[in-house]
This record gives sequence, structure tokens and C-alpha cells, in this order.
Amino acid sequence: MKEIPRPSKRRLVLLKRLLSEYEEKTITSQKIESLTGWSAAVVRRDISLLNIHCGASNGYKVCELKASLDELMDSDSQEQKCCIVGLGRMGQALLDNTELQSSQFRIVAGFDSNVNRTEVLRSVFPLHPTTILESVIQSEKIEYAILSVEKEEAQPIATRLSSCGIKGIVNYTPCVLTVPHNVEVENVCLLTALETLCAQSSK
Ligand SMILES: NC(=O)c1ccc[n+]([C@@H]2O[C@H](COP(=O)([O-])OP(=O)(O)OC[C@H]3O[C@@H](n4cnc5c(N)ncnc54)[C@H](O)[C@@H]3O)[C@@H](O)[C@H]2O)c1
Repeated sequence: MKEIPRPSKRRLVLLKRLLSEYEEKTITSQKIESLTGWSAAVVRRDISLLNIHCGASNGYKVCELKASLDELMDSDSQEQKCCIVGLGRMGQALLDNTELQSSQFRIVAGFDSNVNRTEVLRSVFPLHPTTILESVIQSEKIEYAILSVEKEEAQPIATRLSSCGIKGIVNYTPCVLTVPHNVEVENVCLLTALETLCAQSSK
């Protein structure tokens, strides 16, 4: 598959979600434009980056598009294991998240440096002190981490996560993380989202 730029990947992830509830057999780039607001030209360019051979004149075959998007996102692979690091207010709220149940992702461990948190909180997966972070990640073959520690702790933990085989970090903290090239970071921050909206709407 061709190298796919990050903005295209973001749109393709959303397209996959949109198609999961789309019931027609084909879909045109104009239809996708009307559902998403992305221009039809952008949609066609994004889709041209996928491994699909169907022509766009009468629309894309939805099943072919879905298969290619699954391939891009490794959705057909076995489950991909995740952990949560930082079980304070934010981390605790994530413990009960049911959104991942129908996905390939499964949270298999939680970590906190405060053993009171790991002992008191209840969860369907084990909660551990951060002292054994590396050994649990390696033995459980955990690939992704959800980071919800205090800002000051974020970089040291991200460095530890990067050095024990984590492929990607969902960063809920406001810290701008520095990680090696082989580790991806996806920032999920309400403040940044509002600032981005503000910057876009005032241009
Ligand atoms: N993304 C968003 O929109 C958003 C919204 C609110 C808060 N936040 C951020 O999320 C983070 C967590 O916020 P919170 O309100 O849950 O904070 P919190 O203080 O309630 O929880 C932080 C938890 O991290 C644990 N911790 C500290 N150092 C650790 C370490 N080295 N290893 C493992 N655990 C460690 C603490 O024991 C605590 O349980 C903060 O960085 C905050 O700024 C993000």
C-alpha cells in the first residue's frame, strides 16, 4: 500500500466508521462529500491511496472499500491489546468505556503509581503499580497505551512506554510528547480541540 499522509488517514478512519452503517451497495465521492463535508476531489484522492481497483464513475463498491479500509487499519488482525496509564479521574472514567467492545482493541491492563488507586478501583482487567509497567507490557504483548497521568509525569512515562515496545500512545495529557520515530502519538485534548476550532473559525 502507498504511503498515506496523516490527514488522509484521519479521514479514512472516519470513512470506515461511516461505511459501517451505510446500507447501499455503492457510494460515490459526491455522496461522501454530502455526508462528511470533505470535497469529492479530496475523497477521490484519499481513496486512490487504498488498494482498490474499482472505478469511481458509478461509485465505489462499499464492500471493496470496507475491505481495503480494514486492511489499512489492520482490523482483520487478531485483537490488539491496550493499557491505561494513570487511573485518576480521567483514567477511571476510561475503565468503564464500552466503545471498544465491538472493535479489535481490548484494554488488558491499567497502571497507576499510587497503589491505593490500583487496589481500590474495580475493573474487568488487572490494575498494576507502575513499577511493573515494562514487564506486564512485554508479557501481555500490549501494543497501545492510553496516557492519563498528570502533565509533569507524561514525558517520563511516554519514554518508558516507548522503550518497552509500545507502538502508539493516545495522549490525554496536555504535554507535547517526544517519542522515537517508531512510536505514534495521537493527542486527545479538549483544550487543543477548542483552540484549533477557534484558530480555524477566525481565519
Ligand atoms: N484530554 C482532555 O480533554 C483532558 C481533560 C481533563 C484532563 N486531562 C488531562 O488528563 C490527565 C489526568 O487528569 P486527571 O484529572 O485524571 O488527573 P488525576 O490527578 O485525577 O489523575 C492522575 C493519575 O495519574 C497517576 N500517576 C501520577 N504519576 C504516575 C505515573 N508515573 N505512573 C502512573 N500513574 C501516575 C496519579 O496517581 C493519579 O491517579 C492530566 O494530564 C490532565 O491534564 C485531559
